[in-house]
Amino acid sequence: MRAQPLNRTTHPQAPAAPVRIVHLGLGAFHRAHQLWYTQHSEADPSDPQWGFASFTGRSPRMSDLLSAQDGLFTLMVRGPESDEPEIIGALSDPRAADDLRRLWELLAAPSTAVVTLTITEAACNLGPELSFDAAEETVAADLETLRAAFAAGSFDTDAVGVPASPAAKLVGGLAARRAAEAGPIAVVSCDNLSANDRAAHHAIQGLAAELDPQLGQWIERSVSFVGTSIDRITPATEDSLLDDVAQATGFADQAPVVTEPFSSWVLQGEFPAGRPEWERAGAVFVEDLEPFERRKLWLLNGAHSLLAYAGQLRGHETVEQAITDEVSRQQVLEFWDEAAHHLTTPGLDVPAYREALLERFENPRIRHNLAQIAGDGLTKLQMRAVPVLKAERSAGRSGEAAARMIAAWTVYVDGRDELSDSRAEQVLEASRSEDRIRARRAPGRAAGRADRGDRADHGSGEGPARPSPSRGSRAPHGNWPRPAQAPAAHRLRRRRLGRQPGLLAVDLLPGRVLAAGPGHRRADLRGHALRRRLQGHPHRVRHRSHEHPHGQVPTPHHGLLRAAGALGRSRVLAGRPARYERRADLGRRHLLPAGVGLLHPGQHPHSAITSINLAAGVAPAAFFLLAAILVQSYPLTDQRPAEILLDLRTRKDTGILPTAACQEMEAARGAAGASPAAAPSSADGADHAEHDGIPPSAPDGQGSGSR
Ligand SMILES: NC(=O)c1ccc[n+]([C@@H]2O[C@H](COP(=O)([O-])OP(=O)(O)OC[C@H]3O[C@@H](n4cnc5c(N)ncnc54)[C@H](O)[C@@H]3O)[C@@H](O)[C@H]2O)c1
Ligand SMILES: O=P(O)(O)OC[C@@H](O)[C@@H](O)[C@H](O)[C@H](O)CO
Repeated sequence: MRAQPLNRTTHPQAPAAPVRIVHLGLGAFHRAHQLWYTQHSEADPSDPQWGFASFTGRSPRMSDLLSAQDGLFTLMVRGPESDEPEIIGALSDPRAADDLRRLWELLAAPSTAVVTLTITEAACNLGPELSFDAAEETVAADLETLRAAFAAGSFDTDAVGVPASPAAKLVGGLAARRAAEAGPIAVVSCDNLSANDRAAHHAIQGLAAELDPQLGQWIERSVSFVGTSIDRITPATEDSLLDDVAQATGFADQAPVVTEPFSSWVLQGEFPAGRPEWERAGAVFVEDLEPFERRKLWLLNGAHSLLAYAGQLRGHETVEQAITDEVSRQQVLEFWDEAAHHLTTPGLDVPAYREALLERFENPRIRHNLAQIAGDGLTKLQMRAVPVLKAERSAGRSGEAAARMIAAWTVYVDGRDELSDSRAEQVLEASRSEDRIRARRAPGRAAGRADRGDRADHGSGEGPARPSPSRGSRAPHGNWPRPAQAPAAHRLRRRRLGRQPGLLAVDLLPGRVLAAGPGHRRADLRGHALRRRLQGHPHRVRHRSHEHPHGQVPTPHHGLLRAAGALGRSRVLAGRPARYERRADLGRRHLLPAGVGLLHPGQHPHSAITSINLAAGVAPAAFFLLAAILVQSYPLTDQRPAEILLDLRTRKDTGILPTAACQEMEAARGAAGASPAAAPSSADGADHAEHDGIPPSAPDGQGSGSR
């Protein structure tokens, strides 16, 4: 039987509800989640009250497809054994991303009560700590566009263009709402971000205040930013789904979505202009979202990212394949154990949540590609791995399983020509500059350096016995030379890196990452004293003040010393709390935020050394990348990423500071026989986003491939 077109004439769906919600990001998840919840929240399904006008993020493909279907589409709810297709009708008005006129008109209407967002993590264009940065490229361009639009008094996109970022589009619409005195409104971010309400707030408020302080103040008073934890595994649509849907429903739906039976929506915040009764569909409103958000981002998304990198390195393509591999599964369980230490809020029921997650991941009928999940690692790891690693470090444990996730990412991105990451160019450029340095390598000198490195490792005779995984594990391509034109600070850092693991310090203020080992021969007096101190001679490091008077660190060397000094002092706190408390706090403040708070007040030096070595032995490479990800003043710009990745690769390749985690991942890649399936390139990634969840090979000439 020939499938018939899907629309409100061919399907006995209720009429389209009046638009009261505006959505940005008409992708797969929006259709599987917010539209489903809204449809199921109607008291009388035959007379729906809450309709969406949903705008695509960039390309008009999805709005074109859905407009042709009067907004209807099939949600294929795919359980482990069977499918439950459902036609969703809550989308009243599908719109293209550049239809600013309609967007602003809707935002200026008092009947519009809510804005929802699924625009991906990276689309907020925010800096570290969700800070607003007016100089950021997209933000700066959008500011210019909005200024021109405001100056013109009306928005003629032909004349001034369309701002690129969702935040800028909303700011324009909110200005129109203010002018129309249409009243307050709620903005609900449904992206996998920690503190997604704050992210939306900062992105929108930052732009508005920059444009017009009064608009900024109005937004402060009139826009409620609602935080959410959202959950429903919704892979990108594959071609085969169109056939499955046609068979199951008899409709030739061009825009179906597949999702799992499970769904969850936890919200925190006010809806000053009203909202659908989402509770009817199972949504939960809470006073404190954070524990739920952490549980979901760490356990579900963290496991996803771990599987995406480590699992692909082991040759897997989907979540289900990876989670049924004993090794990958064990890595997930270990990560969950670490995360669970910090998910102690009553009511979270972590064991049951973990159990349910395993079942969800094992659903053999949901094909969730790891390559899709792997995109935007730099942003995602900040929320999925780093907080667990930091919390574990703060608790005096290694955080090995969380570090493994980062280490897996470092191996995964290494050597790629393309990367699906909003900061792909910066990471790739770093990789390339590393290659250039590699090409300049002088083998003789490199060999000599290797020898020196060995002597240094063996020769110090200092420090407690510790495993030296570097020995016998030199990479076949030997050591790397010092880059010919490296700046002094860089040379210093590289010299330090050629030592045994011992002390690792991440200095937050200038964003410098520094390391030194107990085998460091050229340590100056203070460094030497520090070494002795860490080895059990506390009296030898007498609380020298290495701090700069203003708390700024002028050079990396000083940075290291200060960081090290702070470590030393913080231990002294045990004996002389009153005297050293302030400095200990200084040390904690500087070191803990980077996850390197290995030394705690009252901790015995030996256990400190053990934990430092453990940290260095677990994944020193990860630390450096971690610092790149984490450290506020370490934006991935200029030469810095090159330096970071160079450091990273130097240690990994020479084996001078080999890392268990990186080696494990390298071995996994070796065992898989080849690089994992290429993740979507940045261009592909953009395409994927632009396709709003429809495969590039969708029919009717919508895609680039063939079915
Ligand atoms: N898919 C899931 O399982 C799932 C579950 C929970 C939360 N989420 C959240 O929803 C978001 C969207 O996921 P999806 O599966 O719908 O992806 P998708 O690729 O199907 O849709 C992404 C949407 O975001 C838009 N977009 C992407 N980058 C943008 C940019 N830079 N500026 C403006 N718009 C942009 C795209 O145009 C598209 O409309 C995710 O990033 C995630 O944060 C997804
Ligand atoms: O959508 P992303 O890219 O943020 O993350 C990929 C997956 O981890 C994610 O989509 C999950 O499937 C989802 O968060 C489940 O609710």
